[in-house]
Amino acid sequence: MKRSRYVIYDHLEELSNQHKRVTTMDIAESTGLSRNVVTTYLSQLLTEGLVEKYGTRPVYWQPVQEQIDPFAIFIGADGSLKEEIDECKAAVTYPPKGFPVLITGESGVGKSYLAALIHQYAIEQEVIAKTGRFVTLNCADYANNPELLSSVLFGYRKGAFTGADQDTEGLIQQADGGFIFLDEVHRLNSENQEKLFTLLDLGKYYPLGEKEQAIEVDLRFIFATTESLDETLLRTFQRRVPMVIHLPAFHERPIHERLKITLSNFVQESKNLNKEFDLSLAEVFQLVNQQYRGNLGDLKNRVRLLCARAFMDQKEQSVIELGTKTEGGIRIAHDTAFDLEINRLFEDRFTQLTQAVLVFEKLSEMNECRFLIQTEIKKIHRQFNRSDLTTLIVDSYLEIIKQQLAIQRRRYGVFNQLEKDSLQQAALILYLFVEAKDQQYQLDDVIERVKELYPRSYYLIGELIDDLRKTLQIEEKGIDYLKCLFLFILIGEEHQEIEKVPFLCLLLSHGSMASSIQTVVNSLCQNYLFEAFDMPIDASMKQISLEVTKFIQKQTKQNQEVILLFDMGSLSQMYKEIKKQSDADLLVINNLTTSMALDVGLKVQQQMSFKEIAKKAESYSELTNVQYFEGISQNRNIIVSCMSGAGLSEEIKRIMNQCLREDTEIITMDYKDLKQTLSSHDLDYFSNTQMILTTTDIDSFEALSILNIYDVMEQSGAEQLKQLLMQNGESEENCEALLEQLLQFFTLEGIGARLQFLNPKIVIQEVQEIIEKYEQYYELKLSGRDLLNISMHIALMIERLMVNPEEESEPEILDDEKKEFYGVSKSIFYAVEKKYNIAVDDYELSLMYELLRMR
Ligand SMILES: Nc1ncnc2c1ncn2[C@@H]1O[C@H](COP(=O)(O)OP(=O)(O)OP(=O)(O)O)[C@@H](O)[C@H]1O
Repeated sequence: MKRSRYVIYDHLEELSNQHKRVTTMDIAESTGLSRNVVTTYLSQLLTEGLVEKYGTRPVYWQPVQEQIDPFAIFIGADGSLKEEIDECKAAVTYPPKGFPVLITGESGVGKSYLAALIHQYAIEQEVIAKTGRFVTLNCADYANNPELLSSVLFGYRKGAFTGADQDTEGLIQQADGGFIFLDEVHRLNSENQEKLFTLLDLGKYYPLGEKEQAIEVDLRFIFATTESLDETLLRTFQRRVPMVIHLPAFHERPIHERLKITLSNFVQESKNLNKEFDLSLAEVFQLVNQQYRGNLGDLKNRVRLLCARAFMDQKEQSVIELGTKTEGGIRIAHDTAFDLEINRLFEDRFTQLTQAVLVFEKLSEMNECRFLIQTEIKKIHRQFNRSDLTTLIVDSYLEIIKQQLAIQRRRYGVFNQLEKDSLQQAALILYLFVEAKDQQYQLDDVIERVKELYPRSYYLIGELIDDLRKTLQIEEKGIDYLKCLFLFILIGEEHQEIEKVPFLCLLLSHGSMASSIQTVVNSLCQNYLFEAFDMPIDASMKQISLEVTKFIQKQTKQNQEVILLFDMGSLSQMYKEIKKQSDADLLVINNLTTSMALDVGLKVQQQMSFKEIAKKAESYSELTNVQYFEGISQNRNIIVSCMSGAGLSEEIKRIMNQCLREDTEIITMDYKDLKQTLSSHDLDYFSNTQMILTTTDIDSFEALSILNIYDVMEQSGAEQLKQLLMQNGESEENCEALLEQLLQFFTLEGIGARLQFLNPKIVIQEVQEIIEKYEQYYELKLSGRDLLNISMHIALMIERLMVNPEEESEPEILDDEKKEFYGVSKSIFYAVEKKYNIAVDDYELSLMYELLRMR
C-alpha cells in the first residue's frame, strides 16, 4: 500500500494540475483527512524535498518540479550515445565558458537536433541566459558566394559594398550571449575561416568594411560537418575545437534504438493525421533494417510517405492499416507517447528482477522460481501504459521472440509447453534487459547452479538467445541472467524431457543434410536429441573437429558420452579427431541417413544404454561402419575425484603427472559424476583404470581399487598405493616421490588454508625441522597422517601465540618423562621462539606431549 504522505502528494499533484493554488485545507478536503494530519505529512514531504511552499496566510503548496534533462528526448542519449551526450554536457558546463563542439556524421544523423539540444541544456544549466539565442547558418547555402556569407555572418558597415546603405549586424552579433551553430562548416572558404579562427581565439571580429573597431562578443560555438576529419580544414579546426562528437549512421545504431526512432516517427504521423495505425511488424522491420543515405531524416520522410499514401486510400476508416499483418502487428495511437518517466522507471528493473527472483535455494524448484519471475513481471507490467511507446517496443520484441522460437522449435522439437503469457513475459524481460545499462550483476553462483541443474535446457536457451542477439545486436554483458530468466519462463516443466536425454548426439554432413535430418528427427521425437552441423562441401577434418570441439565446450557437462553420425569421409580419422576432445564414451557411425538418425534418436529417447545403441548400430547396413569406445579412457589411467572440488583434484593430477610415468593418464572427475559413472556401468568400463583416488569412501566393484587420499597419509595406505602403482610397472622411486609430494602438498595445503598471517611455505619448513628433531631425539618415524596432524598443530600454534600471547599458565607437577620432554622441547623451539617473538609455554608443551606420546 502506498504510504499516506505519498497519497497526499498525489492529491497535491492532481490539484496543482488543475491550475489551482493549493492550500492545506484543499488537500484535507480532497483526501478526507484532518487538517492536522495533512500538515504533518506535508512537512515530511517538505523535508524530503518533494514539495515546496510559498505565500503566507494562506500557505500554498506545490510539487517540486523536477528538472528535465533536455537530452532525454534524444533517442540513444541514455543508450548507445550516452558517452557522446556526457561529453556535450561537459562541453557546456566546463568552466569558465565551456568549449566549442564539432559534431560529425553523415547527413540526417541528428547533428542539428543535437546542437539545438545543447543550447537548451545550456539554458537549463543557467550557463547562458534564457534569452541567449540559438542562431544557425548552413555554410553550404553560401558556398558559391563567400562575400555574402561573410556579410551574413559578421555583418557590415554602411558603404562596405554596393547596396550596403546602412550598418547591419551579422549572425555572430545576434548570437551574442547564446550559441551559433555553423552547419557544413567545411564549406567555409579560407578567408572566412581565418575570421572565424580569430573570433574563436580572441572573442573579437570585424564586420565587413570595419578596420578599426573590433566588436567583442561572448558566444558559444557548435560546428557540424558531414566530411571526414582527415580533410585539411577540419584538422586545423580540430586544434581549436577539441570536443568532437561523432553521431553514427542509422544502420549502425542498436536495434532497440532504431525501433524507437522508427516507431516515434509513426506516432508523430498519427498525431499529425489524427488517426490510429495498425502497423505490420514486417513493415516496421523492413524500415528498421535498412540503410538510408539521409539516415534519420530519410527514414522520417519514408514513414511520412507511407502514412500519407495509406491515409489517402483509407481516409474513411478510423484505423488505417499499413502492410499485411500475417506476421503480427502493433497499434499506433495518436496519443502514443514516448513517456520518459516510464522509461526511467524500468531502467534498472532487470537487475532488480534477477536479484529478486533468481534465489539460489529456489533454483531447483522450477515451478516456484517461474512463479516468482511471473509475479515480478506482472507487477512491472501493471506499470505499463498502453499508450506508451515502450509497449510497442515490447510488442515488437514479442514478435521477434515468436519468430526465433518458431525456428528453434523446428530445429530442436522443443518449446512445446509454452504457457499463455510466457511470450509476453519473455518480451518484457528482454526489454528490461536491453534497457538495463551499466548494471552490476553479481549472481555468478546462481548461473553455475542453473547450468548444473538444467544443462541441456541452458544450451537450448543459449542458442535462442544467440540468434536474438544477432537480430537485436544486444550486448554480451549480463546475458547469462537473461538466459536463466528465459529458461524458467520459456522452457519451464519441459526441462524434464529435455534433461532426460543422456548423451550428446551430433549429426555432421557436408551440405545441408545434417540440419534437415535434425529437423525431422527432433520434431518427430518432440525433443532435443540431435544437434546438427552443416559443413561446407570442402570442409576438412580439422574444420569439422573444430566445430565439434566448440560444441562440446559449450556444454556444462564436458564428459558426456558422444554419439556422432556423419555422412562421408574416413570413419577412423573422424573417430580419432573427436576422441581427442573428450575422454568420454564415443560412438561414431558413418553414411548418415534419416532412418538411421531416427533409429538412434528413438533408442536414445528410450534411454537405451550407450553400449546397446552401439551394438545395434553395427547391423544398420553394409555401407555403414561403426566405431565406438565405451570406457573411461583407452589409456592406462587413474581417476582422481575430490569431494571438496575440482581445484584439489587438478592439483593432485598435477603432482601425479610430475611423479609418474608419462603413459599413465590421470583423469579428474567431479565427485557426483564419478558416483554416477560407477553406478551406470559395469566393470569392463573401467578395464584400463588402475585405481580411483578419492577423498571420501565410495562403494564400488570389489575388483576396482578405490583409495582414500587421506589414508595414503597413513603407513598402510601409502603401502597400498605403492603396491598398486608398482604392479602396473611404476618404479619404486616414482612411488616414493609421489608419496612425498602428496604429503607435502596436503600439509602445505591444509595449513595454508588455515593460516591467516604467516606464509605457509616458510612456516612449513620450520615446522618440519621441529618434527624431524623430535623424531631424531625419540627415534620415531611418524606416519603421514600423524605428520600432517602434528605439523598442522605446530603451525597454528605459532600463529596463535603471535596474535594472542597467552598468559603465564599455572606450573604443573611433572614426572620425569615429561620433564625430559619439556627440556628437549625448549631447545627444539628456541629458534622459532626467537624469530617470531613468542613463548611456547608449559600448556602448549603439554598439548605437544599428548600428541606425540600417542604415537
Ligand atoms: N537521437 C534522435 N532522436 C530522435 N530523433 C532524432 C534523433 N536524431 C535525429 N532525429 C531526427 O532525425 C531528423 C534528422 O536530424 P537532423 O536534421 O538533426 O540531422 P543532421 O545530421 O543535422 O542532418 P543534415 O546533415 O542533413 O543537416 C530530424 O527530424 C531529427 O528530429
